[in-house]
Amino acid sequence: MAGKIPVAVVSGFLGSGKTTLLNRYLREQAGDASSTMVLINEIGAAGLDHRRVRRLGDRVAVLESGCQCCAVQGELVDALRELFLQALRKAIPPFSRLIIETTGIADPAPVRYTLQYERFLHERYAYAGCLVVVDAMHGARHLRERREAVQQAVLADALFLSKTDLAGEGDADALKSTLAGLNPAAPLYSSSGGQALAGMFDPAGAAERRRSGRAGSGLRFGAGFAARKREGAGEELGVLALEWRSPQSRAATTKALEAAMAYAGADMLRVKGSFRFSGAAGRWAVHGVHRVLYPIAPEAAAVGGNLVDDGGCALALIYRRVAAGADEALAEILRRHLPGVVA
Ligand SMILES: Nc1nc2c(ncn2[C@@H]2O[C@H](COP(=O)(O)OP(=O)(O)OP(=O)(O)O)[C@@H](O)[C@H]2O)c(=O)[nH]1
Repeated sequence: MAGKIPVAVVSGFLGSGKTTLLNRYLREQAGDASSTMVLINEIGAAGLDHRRVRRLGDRVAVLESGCQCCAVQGELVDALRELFLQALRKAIPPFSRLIIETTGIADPAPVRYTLQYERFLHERYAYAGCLVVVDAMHGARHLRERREAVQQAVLADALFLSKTDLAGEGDADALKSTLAGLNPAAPLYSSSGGQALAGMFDPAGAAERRRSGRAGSGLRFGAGFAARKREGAGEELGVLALEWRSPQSRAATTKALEAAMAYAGADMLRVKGSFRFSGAAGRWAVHGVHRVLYPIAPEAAAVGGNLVDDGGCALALIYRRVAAGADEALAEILRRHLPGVVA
């Protein structure tokens, strides 16, 4: 297995169509799919079976965990280590891509973090992003009623709308615009789900996701920020999105983001950026959730190298607008630390 193995997370509400999408990917990718390993994370079955990783054939394994946080912190580490070693020992065929299918994961950042900072895993795997499946029939209701569905949509790197054949066109369009409002930076696919998933492993696809995210967001800081209200629910989400072309000071960026996250605290749902820094080559991925700013890492590593660099930089903050004036306060924090970016 040459190079790091890219790992994509497929998440989405119960019954949203994750397994169907995976099967489609495995069929469509034919040759390529033969080198994909799928790890299904089942929550709630731990304790019944001490063998945590159960194999369902050469290409699919099931990890049974007590809960998602345990899975991320310990059991997932063990499972990924075990799969790698099994392939090395030729107990299973070698694999060059890994997909983790999981129900109910609201925040993929700990998976990214685990792959970056657990030494064994870091040397062997690289996080490639999270694709969230949204059910075109029931997705609108999930978004209205279930906070974790909103969080999934907000934190996705890409979104796939399933069951469009079952939903009315008007309903699907309304859901698409709700999703675009919640996560302007994530491309939304409603057909060719297999390709959407394959794109998670494609470095050019990552650049395209960044580009389409910026183009699709319609948000420019110069023109003011956009704060969006989620339809049909009491909770308001703010989205602050910026793009620029000049490299930034890494120290100033870190200070700006730490200050913004300290201000919003648990209401900061996501900080996500793609930066170039003065005096440093390459592009840098910036990720944070709530008060935690994850260590800034080269972006190429996240997609296994050969990143297509279009030269632009982008930053998005997604937060709950709990306090009046939160939008202005965050804008002011960024303006103070990053005067070159924020007018
Ligand atoms: N008509 C139609 N049915 C679909 C589509 N996608 C999924 N389904 C059906 O929806 C049901 C649930 O799909 P799954 O793929 O099992 O959903 P899942 O997200 O893996 O489910 P859990 O793992 O239980 O969370 C199945 O009966 C699928 O056949 C679609 O695009 N069109």
